[in-house]
Amino acid sequence: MKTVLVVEDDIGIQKQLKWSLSDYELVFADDKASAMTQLRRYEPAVVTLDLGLPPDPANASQGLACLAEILAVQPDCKVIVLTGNTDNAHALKAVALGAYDYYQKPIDADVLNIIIQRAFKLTELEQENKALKASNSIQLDIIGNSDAMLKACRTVEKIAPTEITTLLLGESGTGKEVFARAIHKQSLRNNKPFVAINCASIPENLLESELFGYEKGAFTGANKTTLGKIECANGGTLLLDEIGDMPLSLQAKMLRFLQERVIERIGGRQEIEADVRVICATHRNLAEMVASQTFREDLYYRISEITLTIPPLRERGHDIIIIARALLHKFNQDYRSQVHGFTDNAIQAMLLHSWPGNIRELQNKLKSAVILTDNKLIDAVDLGLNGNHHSKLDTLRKVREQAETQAIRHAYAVANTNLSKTADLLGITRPTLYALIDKYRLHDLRHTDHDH
Ligand SMILES: Nc1ncnc2c1ncn2[C@@H]1O[C@H](COP(=O)(O)OP(=O)(O)OP(=O)(O)O)[C@@H](O)[C@H]1O
Repeated sequence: MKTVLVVEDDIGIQKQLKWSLSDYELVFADDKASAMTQLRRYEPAVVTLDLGLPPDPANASQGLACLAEILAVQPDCKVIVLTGNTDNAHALKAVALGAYDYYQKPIDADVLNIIIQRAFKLTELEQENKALKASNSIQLDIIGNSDAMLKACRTVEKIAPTEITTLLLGESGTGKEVFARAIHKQSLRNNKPFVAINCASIPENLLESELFGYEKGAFTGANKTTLGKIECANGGTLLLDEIGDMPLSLQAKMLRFLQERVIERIGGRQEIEADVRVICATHRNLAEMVASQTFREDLYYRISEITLTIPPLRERGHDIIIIARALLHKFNQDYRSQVHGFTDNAIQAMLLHSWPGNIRELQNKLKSAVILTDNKLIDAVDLGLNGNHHSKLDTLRKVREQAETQAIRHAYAVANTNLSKTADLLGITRPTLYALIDKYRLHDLRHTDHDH
């Protein structure tokens, strides 16, 4: 059932609304403070607000202040202002401040229901629009259309709207952070913060305070109370990058947070609720770490409600070239260069390279190539790659020549340098063999011909 927050101090009207709006779950507040508490608790898409609230019921000042505060906390909220029938000016002021609509008492259940229905419909459309925008940008952020990547993107679309704790696995530089951001962008939390912390790059003793925050005076140098990343991500998403590098001592504290969704700042005694969606990422093999007892098994199961493995670049086939072209376009803009593209040799070399550093390695190689090259096309050598990959592009004629030469030499050796026997072994006549020897310039074979 959809929830409507009714901000109304008159018990009689509260009852009347309850009766009129029976299709909705109504939650009530009778002044500004309780309205804000209910708003945070229920996050209703639609609010009806009586402008004449205590302590100043005869005037609209409290109501208008309440409206402004509601919209500051929840800008998408549709606030329908209820006014007395002589209160036109205040109603218009409320609409100017951002109220969705206004309605004059006495209450007509049918009319009010239609207004509320329209407000919910608009919210739905806005949310769909947002999701659409998010899905467009995921396509822009995650370049590639190999089967492996399309499958990974489909998984993102499925898990994003849920609250499931996701573990992203993949080699360094495969785009784990890009995927985490895509999940956040496609989720309902997309207008709330996305906060990332790299557990490997922060010294062990600092990681705890970075994550959980600290109270003033908790330790020497703690001059003021500071929020940790978990609190900063409240309402949104937290990416714990390189979770495999989190020290065991901190893993226990992390587990408690994931189970109970409350934290305590260092030096604090108060439990603080944190509504955070957690995504973890690592290039390590956590299952092996669990076996060797360097990663807590209970934490492993808690963070891997769903696991998404991001394929290494070398398994993405032609995506390598699509990403390279997109990056080239970007670097051309960044460095005001005018490199048009890649030589065949470069494309071949990129397809054959194993990319141990994945997309980050591709970025680095391309960046330096764009900056250093004097040519219009980037070659394999500009990328620091071995350009001897012509064999893959050999013509059929060349392949045939190599195969025939090899077969002739092999038969010649087996025939103990006797050319008649060589021809027999190959199933051809002697004149044909001579013709081939001339064609492939195998003159050393003629010189040792013993049957002449
Ligand atoms: N599919 C993609 N298309 C284009 N750029 C990408 C793609 N995936 C990743 N990138 C870019 O590659 C770089 C590395 O990505 P990211 O930092 O997400 O990798 P990671 O797996 O988190 O790496 P690490 O494990 O080292 O932290 C980033 O600059 C990112 O923008």
